[in-house]
Amino acid sequence: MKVAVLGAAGGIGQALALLLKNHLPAGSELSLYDIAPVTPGVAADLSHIPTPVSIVGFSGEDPTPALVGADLVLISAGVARKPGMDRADLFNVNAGIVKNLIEKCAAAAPKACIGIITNPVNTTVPIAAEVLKKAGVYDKNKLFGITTLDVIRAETFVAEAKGLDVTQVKVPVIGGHSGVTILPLLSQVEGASFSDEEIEKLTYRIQNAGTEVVEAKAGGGSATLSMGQAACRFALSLVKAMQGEADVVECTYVDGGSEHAQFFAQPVLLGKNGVEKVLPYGVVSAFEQAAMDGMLETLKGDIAKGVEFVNQ
Ligand SMILES: NC(=O)c1ccc[n+]([C@@H]2O[C@H](COP(=O)([O-])OP(=O)(O)OC[C@H]3O[C@@H](n4cnc5c(N)ncnc54)[C@H](O)[C@@H]3O)[C@@H](O)[C@H]2O)c1
Ligand SMILES: O=C(O)C[C@H](O)C(=O)O
Repeated sequence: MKVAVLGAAGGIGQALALLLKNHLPAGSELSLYDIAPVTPGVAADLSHIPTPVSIVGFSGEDPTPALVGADLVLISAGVARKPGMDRADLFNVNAGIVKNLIEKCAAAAPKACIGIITNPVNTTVPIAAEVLKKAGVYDKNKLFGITTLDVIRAETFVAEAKGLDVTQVKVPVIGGHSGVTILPLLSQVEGASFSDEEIEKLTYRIQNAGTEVVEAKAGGGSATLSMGQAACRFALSLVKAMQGEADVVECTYVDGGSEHAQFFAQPVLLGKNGVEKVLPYGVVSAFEQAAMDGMLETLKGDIAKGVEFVNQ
């Protein structure tokens, strides 16, 4: 299994590369790419860790050498938020970066699964889909927006609030990855019940947790370490499923035939070829239904912006 990380010299990229070097199955190859010239050095540094995962790093304008033969490509290349910005403010820079990188993926690794971290995820994933369609290699089962950070935040905050064992808490998070489009299904948490006030507060905190980190970092970027962990969790789940393990489910933002929007995050059964089956997200509470109804215009607008960007 060859995993390529594009944006590998960044805050997320380095954390993710470290985790993957330590946790990918034996025999995996890790391929790092970033425009930053330090990237071969990041790979050299990680190569001294004694795990059975080989690692190589590339820099420069062309990611192709990193992509050839990749089974899974994870993309965190791009700029991050500063205080006062929304994720949508990153569109002007990151849309072009994702478009260019996906064009290279389409040529060098047309059959790879692709996981997109770069914000605004609600829009960069549709951009990737349109680029892959233009190149004639789009497989909707192989393109994922990585929303796992919302899931791990929800698990952490619920466990804290309810005094639960955080390793046992499961919270599906559906919709998209920004503000009101992030919808944690707290009504489905097993072994916990919440007052209306708790639901409102927890939902708000999960939706705004990215901003919490952006403000705490005070101009030094957004979540990198928790995102590295989240992307590693998602990547390891996908790798396990691609290698034949059954019953691997993660919430992720996919082109999965949702009745709500072309791209929608919900639980997905992963398999050898990416999405095996998009699973129903089950029964939602009245609060969650209202939140869902309230997010759709924003989410659909975010998706349309990405489609338009590629086809303008
Ligand atoms: N999906 C999520 O939940 C989530 C969570 C956190 C951050 N993010 C997003 O991830 C992205 C990266 O965040 P970060 O904190 O790692 O930023 P960072 O600035 O630390 O790293 C970004 C890296 O991308 C590289 N880069 C820029 N243009 C490139 C290109 N054309 N090709 C290759 N590499 C390129 C830079 O050199 C840099 O090393 C941001 O857009 C951020 O908003 C998403
Ligand atoms: O908030 C951000 O800008 C980064 C990321 O999307 C996050 O949720 O932490």
